Amino acid sequence: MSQLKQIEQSAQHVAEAIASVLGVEVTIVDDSLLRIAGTGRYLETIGAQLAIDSVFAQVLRSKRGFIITDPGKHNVCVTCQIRESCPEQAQVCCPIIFEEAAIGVIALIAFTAKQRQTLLEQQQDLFGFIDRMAELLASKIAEQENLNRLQVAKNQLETVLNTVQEGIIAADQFGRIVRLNTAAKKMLGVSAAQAIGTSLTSLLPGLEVEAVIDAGREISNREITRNVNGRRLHCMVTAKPWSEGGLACGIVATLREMAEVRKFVSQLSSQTFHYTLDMILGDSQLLRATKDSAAKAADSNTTVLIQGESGTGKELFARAIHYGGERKYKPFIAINCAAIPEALLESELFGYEEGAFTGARRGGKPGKFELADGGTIFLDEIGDMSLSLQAKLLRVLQERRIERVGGLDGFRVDVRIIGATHKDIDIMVKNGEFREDLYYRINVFPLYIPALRYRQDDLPLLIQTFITKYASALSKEISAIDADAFQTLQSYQWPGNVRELENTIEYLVNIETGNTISKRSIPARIKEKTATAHNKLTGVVPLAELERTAINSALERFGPSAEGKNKVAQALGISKATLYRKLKEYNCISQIETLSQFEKPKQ
Ligand SMILES: Nc1ncnc2c1ncn2[C@@H]1O[C@H](COP(=O)(O)OP(=O)(O)OP(=O)(O)O)[C@@H](O)[C@H]1O
Repeated sequence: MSQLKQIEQSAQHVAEAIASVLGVEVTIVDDSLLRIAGTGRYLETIGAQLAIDSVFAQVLRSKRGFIITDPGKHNVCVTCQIRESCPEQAQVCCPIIFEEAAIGVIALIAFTAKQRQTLLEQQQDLFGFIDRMAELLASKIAEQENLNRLQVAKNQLETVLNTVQEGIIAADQFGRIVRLNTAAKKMLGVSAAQAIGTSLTSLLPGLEVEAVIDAGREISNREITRNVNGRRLHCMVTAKPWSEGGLACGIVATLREMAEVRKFVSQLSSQTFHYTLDMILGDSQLLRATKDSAAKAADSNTTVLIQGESGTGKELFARAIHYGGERKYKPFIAINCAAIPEALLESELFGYEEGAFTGARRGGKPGKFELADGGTIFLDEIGDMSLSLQAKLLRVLQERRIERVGGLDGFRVDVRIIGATHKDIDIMVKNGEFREDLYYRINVFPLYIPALRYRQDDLPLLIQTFITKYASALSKEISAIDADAFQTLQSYQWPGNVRELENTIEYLVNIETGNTISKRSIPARIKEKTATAHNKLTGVVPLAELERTAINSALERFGPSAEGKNKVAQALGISKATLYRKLKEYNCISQIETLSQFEKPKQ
């Protein structure tokens, strides 16, 4: 569409105004020789296409105006096909110039002697007048072009605003809503008609709109919870003042649903801390059996209780179970129940409402259960939880609902629970330190992580991996450990398990000056506590040690199946019941439970 066509109404008004003032006919054509406007006998041919040899084509080409006193005889009429029968008596035409291009022609035409006389008598004045009219049309075009550009920018902006996931609301200096995007309408359950004109605080209660507008204070990441048509909206709001020329004009608030924020955080964390069973190092039969059980736990959606000594990798297993299961794209939230003072643990777990206690944050705070919604909560050191909190946890497990501290209504959460402890929870139950009913609820799928001293076959792989890891981190050329040093590490009991081993290797890589870790670098505390040292000291190997070693190697040899265990008992010449008792006695409970958690023999 030509530029003149876009302002055809204005062009027609201009044509009619000129015609009525001067009493001559007026026509306006665009740069494709289409008649855009016309008066008198031209009225009927608006929209008609003019011949390419017409006078107007010459005006467009030359960008010059003409006055034709004798139509048909003027040299611009030479090429015109109708010059012999031309009904015009005189004509004044002028190009319409926009941004240095001729975009049309405006012409005054006389069809009568009187009109001709008017044109000829006033020709000089008319040229100036018609020129100004052409300028007027050009300025209309400029205005239209600006409007078009603004419209395009507005459409683009609206598309962007309506495409973003965040809700965006703009309010004026009185806090009245003037605009909101699609996401905001959806989150707040309102239409534009319902929202526009109402106060921002009616939709976002508790937001200090005045402080933002009057004091120019910015509010960032404020949590707001409210009911929207029976649904619980929990969102994070950021509000900024909006001013023009230093004057406060209003406020722009952005809203993000907490579920989306969490999803984003969980996606980020799953990229950062994504852990799989394959990443847990170790190939001993005991660890393989543990990984097999963990894989079954990952496939199911049940509550898992992981037991094992400190540093055995309980958290790694918890992560691997989460990321190996159907909740892997949802949050994995870990909390160490022993590391948080009892008074704070409840609000950490279940969150609190605004005003729940002195110092409670505005807008309240979600608890770990809420943050883990849809995913998994890892309750590390669950054995350290107080009895009163155990009762509350039991209720969550039974009802699958949580209640924020100071909150009136509870709400549903869908959270998988994985607990872990290094304590003997059976004994705690017997001693009344851990609720029996909670124990049964938590211990649906028990998983025992064997201590490192019972899976010595894993040592070479662990040691080698840690040497490579720390040599690279510390830019050292160390790639191996000599046989003597390895023997020393192998004889050590590793009470701190893999964590202690990893720390020790890091230390050794740090202090070693050669290319291979040697025995002399090993700390005295380890050298002195090796089993060999103990044996050398006393000259005898304790019976219990011999029994433990015999049972462990038989287990390694015959495997974890029921059949394997029969063979272990047979090979050692003891009954199955004795085998189980000894495993427990020698603190081998972890293996036996891991190996047979689904098929415990009747004793
Ligand atoms: N099998 C393994 N492979 C690789 N690294 C391991 C393994 N087991 C444990 N680790 C490492 O040992 C350290 C302790 O692991 P983790 O925190 O999972 O143990 P934990 O049993 O939960 O300990 P705690 O009872 O003290 O909380 C971590 O640095 C972990 O990476």
